[in-house]
Amino acid sequence: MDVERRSFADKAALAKELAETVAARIEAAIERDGVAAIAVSGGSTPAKFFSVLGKTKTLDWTKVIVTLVDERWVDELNDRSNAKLVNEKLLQGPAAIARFLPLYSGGNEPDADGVARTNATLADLPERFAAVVLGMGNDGHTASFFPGGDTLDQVLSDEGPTMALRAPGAGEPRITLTLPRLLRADGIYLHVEGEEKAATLDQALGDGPVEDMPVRAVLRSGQPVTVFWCP
Ligand SMILES: O=C(O)[C@H](O)[C@@H](O)[C@H](O)[C@H](O)COP(=O)(O)O
Repeated sequence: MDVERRSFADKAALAKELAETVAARIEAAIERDGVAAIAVSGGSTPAKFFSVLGKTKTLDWTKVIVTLVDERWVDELNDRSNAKLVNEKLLQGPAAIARFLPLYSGGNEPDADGVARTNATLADLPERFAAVVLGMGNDGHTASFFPGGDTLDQVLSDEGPTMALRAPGAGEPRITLTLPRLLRADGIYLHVEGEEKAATLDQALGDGPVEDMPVRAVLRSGQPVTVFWCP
């Protein structure tokens, strides 16, 4: 395992440092490739980080592509939509001109056609992400790699770039970048806040099957992962 844990005094300090770290990755990728793509998580944790990153004036946002690591299969007006969160918090101010590639591609279910449509949208992504920012649930899921997910084995091994997954703990059906696609990244960051998640992370870093805590698939990938944590 190649996991570095960084702790911050509070959410503001964490958001600032994570935004600076991701911005540096974006800048380096633009310099190397002329374009930079990032994949970010939804949920409740990243709002502050999004606001800080989106205000970064020094980046050429016209060369930045933003997508999600996973999405609930709902349209972007729905309060559960991760695209809605990204639109409202990240793609504002300087970052408003970045290109956003959504994972939800219409309809009620992420059926084969829906996933094919999403995969076609993502064909514009560069080969590597400049940065992938993951979250983690207290059940040990990350992205939409949920314990008990009906396609868990495939999402952890398939090239994707996306696959649908349904799981008891997931609420609505999900679409997620697959693990192989997520791991093609210059920087992989796991953003977790609070004591409960610190304890979940301790457990995930210990022994036990990946299926019980699928975040282990990322932690054990051999790729460097940096954890950003605050109380
Ligand atoms: O769509 C989502 O729910 C996610 O992308 C998911 O993987 C999230 O990162 C974790 O569930 C943590 O969520 P919280 O930040 O809400 O605790």
